Amino acid sequence: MEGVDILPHERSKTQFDVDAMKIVWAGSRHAFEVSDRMARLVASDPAFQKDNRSRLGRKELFKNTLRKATYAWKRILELRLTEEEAGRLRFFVDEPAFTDLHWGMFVPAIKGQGTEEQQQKWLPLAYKMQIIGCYAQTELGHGSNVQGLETTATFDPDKDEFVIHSPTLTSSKWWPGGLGKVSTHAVVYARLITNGEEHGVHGFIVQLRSLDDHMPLPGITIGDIGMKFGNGAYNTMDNGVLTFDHVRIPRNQMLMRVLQVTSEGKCVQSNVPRQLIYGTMVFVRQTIVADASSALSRAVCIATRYSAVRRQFGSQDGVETQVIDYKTQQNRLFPLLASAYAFRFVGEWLKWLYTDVTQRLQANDFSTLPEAHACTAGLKSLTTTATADAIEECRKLCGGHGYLCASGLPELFAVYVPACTYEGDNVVLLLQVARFLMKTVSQLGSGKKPIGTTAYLGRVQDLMQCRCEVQTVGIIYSINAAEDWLKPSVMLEAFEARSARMCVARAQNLGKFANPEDGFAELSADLVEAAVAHCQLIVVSKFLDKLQQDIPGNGVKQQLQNLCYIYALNLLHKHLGDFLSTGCITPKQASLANDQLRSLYSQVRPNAIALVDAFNYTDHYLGSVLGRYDGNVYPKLYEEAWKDPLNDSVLPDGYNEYIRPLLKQQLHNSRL
Ligand SMILES: CCCCCCCC/C=C\CCCCCCC/C=C/C(=O)SCCNC(=O)CCNC(=O)[C@H](O)C(C)(C)COP(=O)(O)OP(=O)(O)OC[C@H]1O[C@@H](n2cnc3c(N)ncnc32)[C@H](O)[C@@H]1OP(=O)(O)O
Ligand SMILES: Cc1cc2nc3c(=O)[nH]c(=O)nc-3n(C[C@H](O)[C@H](O)[C@H](O)COP(=O)(O)OP(=O)(O)OC[C@H]3O[C@@H](n4cnc5c(N)ncnc54)[C@H](O)[C@@H]3O)c2cc1C
Repeated sequence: MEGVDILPHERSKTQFDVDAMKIVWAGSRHAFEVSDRMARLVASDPAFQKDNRSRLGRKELFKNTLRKATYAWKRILELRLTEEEAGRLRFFVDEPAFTDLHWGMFVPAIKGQGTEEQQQKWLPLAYKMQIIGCYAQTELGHGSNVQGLETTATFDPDKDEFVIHSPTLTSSKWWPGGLGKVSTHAVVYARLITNGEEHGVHGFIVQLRSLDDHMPLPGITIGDIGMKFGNGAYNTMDNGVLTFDHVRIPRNQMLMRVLQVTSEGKCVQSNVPRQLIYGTMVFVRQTIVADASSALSRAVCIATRYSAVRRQFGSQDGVETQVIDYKTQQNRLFPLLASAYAFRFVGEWLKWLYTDVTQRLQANDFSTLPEAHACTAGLKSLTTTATADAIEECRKLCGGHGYLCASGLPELFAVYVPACTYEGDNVVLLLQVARFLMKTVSQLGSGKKPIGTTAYLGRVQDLMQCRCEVQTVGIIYSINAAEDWLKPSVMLEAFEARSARMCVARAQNLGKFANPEDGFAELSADLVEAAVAHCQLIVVSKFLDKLQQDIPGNGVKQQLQNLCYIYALNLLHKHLGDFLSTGCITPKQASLANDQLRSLYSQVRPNAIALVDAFNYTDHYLGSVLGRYDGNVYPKLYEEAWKDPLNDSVLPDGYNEYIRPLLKQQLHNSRL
């Protein structure tokens, strides 16, 4: 069968309604229609062409991004796109740009931390892009430790101004995207000092460049921090360095929703918790979780289509085997496909949680903020780590051709992998989750009932009293055959018991230390494992919740069920040590789980291509010869190779200089 015939043949085997699945994936019919329209708009406009990025030098690459970002803005205005449409357009343009930080961090920082008056002044300018902003928090010396930032904002009551200053080299702002060459303004995070007293880190709106000629204002030094990992990739972004030499700004440019500074330099705390200063990060972490499913599904789409097209080794009748039919390939690929769906649904739920906490904050209800922080931090960490690893696994699943830029995977990996670091290093974020869990466990004895995602810890109090004895758990009696693993309550109980027991065991170990902080530091590696277990439980439980909803479309729910159990059973297999050592399941039950997993792979196999088609990605967005919708891989790969600049001439530059003399010399030597 020719390459172009394989995928249509695969599609003919589909056992569910792909169009209905597209709507489930998008979130709603409306979201699907918006997304589909924007994807086509971008794909059909030559201005958004992106297939030459890996061949461009830094300056060309950056200028190209400026052109695309400003053109996208022009189209947004011309077509009067809604915020939702504009967001999707930016998504399909698929090129990191200063606009991400302007809309994704600068605007949200002002909205979340500015007073009404400040919002009225700055937001209209930002919305029209009459000013362009970035988020300048991280410094050369400190990123994770926000309280350790060194930039100072000292109040001068005589002039009613703050003096922003970089006292050391390590206080230079370092990393902010959009800062290096574009931003006119920044929300700068600095230590507030009034009347000689320190009041912690706060955000300040600082103008950096002239609105007339774009030159840095007096006292300000700015530049780009240099090339980053991967050729095209994140090098479209001008991550920058910034120092201040006693730069003065008016008092009303400190973002004062959390704390007000009066003209006398007195600090007045509002009723809003201090942690709201970190609110922009919570917002962005939530968007990063939703984005993880996009990056992961893109890599999985490429690897799945290519695995169906690619044949390796013969069978008896002479037709070689499609590599997707190898159980080892399925065991590596299908859990990633399942993760893409799992992250989609947990991303939807997190968006709901974020909206809920935002509404509560507006009504002065701060009770769910710690949980929102723990969920956004933990899920950001879990999903980005898994996605970065998965993109690399997809490259390997595509064999040698996966290493070619034409596969789209090297660039995707290079653009994606910093997500494990920005918006909080993934380990640092898991430690935040661990703190939250340990606090929750320590309060169990006082009768405080945990709620939301930690409610299960309340249900295991008995378990703690019984020292986690295996007999107390229902699953031990419920799983006697492989199919028993397909009961939602059983699966949930297994993940809850594993996480609860890990948390309780860590809490008990912490209790052995005289100083809890010493204990936390000593046991931090174990604590991170408990945090991972808790976050995996959230993902599994939100996927199971999704299955409880009314899901229209022939066979759609069945496919989602298969994927949900693949996601959960694969985790169970990978973390078997946790499940066995906490006594949640027996070795026999673990073996039954594996049998069930293999059976699910067989059920997914005929639907695999349709399950990735349901992502509805255009070839433009995928940017991969291996992942083409039509499966016409080999002719196009061959064609693509000839586009390389090295093939512009038959003889390479340098032939006369290096190759010819070398060959002549060998000829001369052999004659000797
Ligand atoms: C029209 C066109 C449309 C286009 C649309 C475009 C839209 C684009 C959308 C999005 C694109 C976004 C693109 C993103 C690109 C990435 C850019 C990257 C940016 C960055 O990286 S910004 C810098 C991020 N930095 C960090 O994340 C630093 C990590 N460190 C921290 O967060 C913290 O310091 C900490 C969590 C490690 C805490 O450290 P510490 O222990 O010192 O904590 P304290 O400050 O003492 O506080 C302790 C106390 O507070 C609680 N806490 C901590 N953080 C939070 C929080 N965020 N929220 C609520 N509560 C928090 C913590 O749990 C403690 O509580 P308890 O005292 O224990 O109760
Ligand atoms: C592409 C990119 C874009 C960025 N954009 C922005 C931006 O727009 N604005 C902005 O302000 N910042 C930005 N950043 C900075 C980013 O937020 C920080 O790099 C990030 O928060 C990590 O901090 P760090 O670099 O200080 O890492 P470090 O904290 O120095 O981490 C180094 C290592 O130490 C470990 N570690 C640190 N603390 C602990 C601890 N307490 N316990 C155990 N291990 C620990 C970490 O796990 C890591 O392995 C960006 C970064 C990147 C890569």
